[in-house]
Amino acid sequence: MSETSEPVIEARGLHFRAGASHILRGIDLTVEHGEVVALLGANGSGKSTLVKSLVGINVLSEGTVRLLGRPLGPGRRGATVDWGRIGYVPQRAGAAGGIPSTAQEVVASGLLHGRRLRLPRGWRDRVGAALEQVGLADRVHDPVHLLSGGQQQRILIARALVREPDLLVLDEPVAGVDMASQEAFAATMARLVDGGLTVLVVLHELGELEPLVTRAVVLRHGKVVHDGAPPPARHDHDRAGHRHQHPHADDNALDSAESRALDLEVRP
Ligand SMILES: Nc1ncnc2c1ncn2[C@@H]1O[C@H](COP(=O)(O)OP(=O)(O)OP(=O)(O)O)[C@@H](O)[C@H]1O
Repeated sequence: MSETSEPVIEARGLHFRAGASHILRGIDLTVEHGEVVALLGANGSGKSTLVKSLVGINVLSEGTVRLLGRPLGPGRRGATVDWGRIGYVPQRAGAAGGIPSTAQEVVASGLLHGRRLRLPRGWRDRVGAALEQVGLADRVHDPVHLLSGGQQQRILIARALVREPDLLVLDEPVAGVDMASQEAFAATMARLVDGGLTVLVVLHELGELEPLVTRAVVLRHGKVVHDGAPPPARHDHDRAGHRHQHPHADDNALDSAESRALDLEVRP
């Protein structure tokens, strides 16, 4: 848990341009300690671009980001983000990357960051514990490229968890992961959130994480169009008594998550 009372994420006026495309168009986002914020929106709305910008993979065209009270990029006195306290799970990249590393090696790489180029004492136990959390403790010495896509995704989650982070940023962490593993992942998240973890997670459906999500931020064409209560679960939306009132004029442009989030705004 962080000692600072500053927000865990404080992003102001973010713009990201790539060539002629203006992808993030003025995003403000604040995430406080202990929040679990779901980032929702249609395909191409800018969710991955936003999280990559927040963790420093994309270089912003404009705007400022502070993570755990430190500025992204060199601060005035050289203070920069403490990456050892932040875990990031990229969108379905596969964990193998063509290199025949073992599960243990890939997860251990999560303990290296910034200037830390040596594994800390007790790293094997920490890696074992992280693999246990994603249900892959028995695959510790297996080459990652021989694991299934869903198992590789769980390896990436373990690589983020092994840092015992204060902030976890996840980009569709359970896409392609079977239901039993999604439930196990949600249970692990619930335990960590109880312990004070803050989470920003890109999702298409709240799914098993729904009970944990405290707030939803919906993007559309690179702007925030909703920041507040999470959308109701699908079973609620589909209930016979539910009045389905949101405008349908351009429904084709909305995915189900965005549509349900917007539904909140017209609910009495
Ligand atoms: N570096 C880049 N160069 C050019 N275009 C980019 C770049 N990064 C992202 N884009 C474009 O920006 C738009 C937003 O992409 P992004 O991956 O952020 O969407 P998303 O909301 O995460 O979508 P999905 O739900 O499909 O994962 C897309 O049209 C994408 O092609």
